Amino acid sequence: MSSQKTVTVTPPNFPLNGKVAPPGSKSITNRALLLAALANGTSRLSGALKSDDTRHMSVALRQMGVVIDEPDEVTFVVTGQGKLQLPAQPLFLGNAGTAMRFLTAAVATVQGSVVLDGDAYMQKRPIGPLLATLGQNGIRVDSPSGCPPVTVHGEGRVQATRFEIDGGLSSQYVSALLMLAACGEAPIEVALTGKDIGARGYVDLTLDCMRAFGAQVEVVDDSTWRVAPTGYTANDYLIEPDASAATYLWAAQVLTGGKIDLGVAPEDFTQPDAKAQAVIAQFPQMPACVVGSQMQDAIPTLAVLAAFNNTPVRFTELANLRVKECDRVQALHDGLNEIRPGLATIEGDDLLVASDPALAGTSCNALIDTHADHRIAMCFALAGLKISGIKIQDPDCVGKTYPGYWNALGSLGVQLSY
Ligand SMILES: O=C(O)C1=C[C@@H](OP(=O)(O)O)[C@@H](O)[C@H](O)C1
Ligand SMILES: C=C(OP(=O)(O)O)C(=O)O
Repeated sequence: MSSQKTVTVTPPNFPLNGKVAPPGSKSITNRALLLAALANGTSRLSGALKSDDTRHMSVALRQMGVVIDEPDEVTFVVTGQGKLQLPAQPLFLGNAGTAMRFLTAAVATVQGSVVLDGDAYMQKRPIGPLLATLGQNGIRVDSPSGCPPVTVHGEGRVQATRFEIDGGLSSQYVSALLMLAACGEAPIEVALTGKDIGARGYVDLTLDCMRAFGAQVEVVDDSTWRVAPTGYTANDYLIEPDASAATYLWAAQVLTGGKIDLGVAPEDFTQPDAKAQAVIAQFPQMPACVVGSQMQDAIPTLAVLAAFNNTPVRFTELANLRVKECDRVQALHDGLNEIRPGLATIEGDDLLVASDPALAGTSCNALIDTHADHRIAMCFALAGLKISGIKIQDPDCVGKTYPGYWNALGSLGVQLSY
């Protein structure tokens, strides 16, 4: 649960200039860890993220017999045996959505019953659609609430030929099944039911990573993939920096009129959140409407930035943000209104931010409830670059994906008081 600790950001009265390299991508690190673990042989993953989410994944894989060495701050050396072993204890995955969803599918390859659990926040994050698909394919699963804890009763082999999945609530279900599909006994088709998936870019990320570890995936049509039963091949793999982490730095740059060298160009990212850079670059003339579904983890950054824009911004297609680490639509609304009543309103699943450039240079007495959500903490720190008196609860929650966040701001000269 949230700690009592807080951090107060003192607005710098100078542009933020300097060099800050964002950490490795959480999404890619957790995919690569899993695929390397399923391979037979040793893979060296460099440029990786070391954070709560990747620790949960790596500890769980070690519990299943995978040898993982960490020679330095950005490298995992993973030695898999081509098969995960039955863990002696339940897997505890904190609030790491990728670890929970990807492993729930992957442990179907294990012979025996595997329990996957998370923290109190994770126990509210739905996983029912993924479980239903596994169940329909003869993989017995128990989860009384439709959220973790989950028990998967694997039989050591996956005999499915087609996984049908509604990825409307989370693209992670689709990614989880695609990664499992290469471990089948015959080719497996993965087909989307339902309207569409939110961030399709995360599925593309999964396909890229699978192919890098030897998978053969054929795109049948817009919503169907056929995955050959190749298993995975060990590989040395370079992980790109985290695009969601980069959004805070891009926003800090435009908010303060500075120049932060991230060491990577926006167009070099393959992750969906990199699209946010084009929106950030338009500040203080951000567009009147921003669609959230294709870059959902960047929405907190954009919503706080919008408060300082010249004109209001409506964020649409945010339903999926309500089932993240917390209900982010509500948390953003509440935090913005804590800064200035009326700054944000919710209409259905849309968030309207009533921009007010005059906020810059003012002071307030706002205590931001992060709900232990790293992105809520990181995005409201951006407001603290322009307004004094912004106090953020539980600053350590950034450890989920960006443990070095406060140090990064400090290295740019931002004063932080704990
Ligand atoms: O596949 C991934 O790596 C992710 C997919 C997205 O989740 P949903 O698919 O649940 O929206 C994103 O929000 C999450 O941080 C990472
Ligand atoms: C939603 C997030 O994480 P996950 O779903 O992987 O827990 C996030 O990092 O913003």
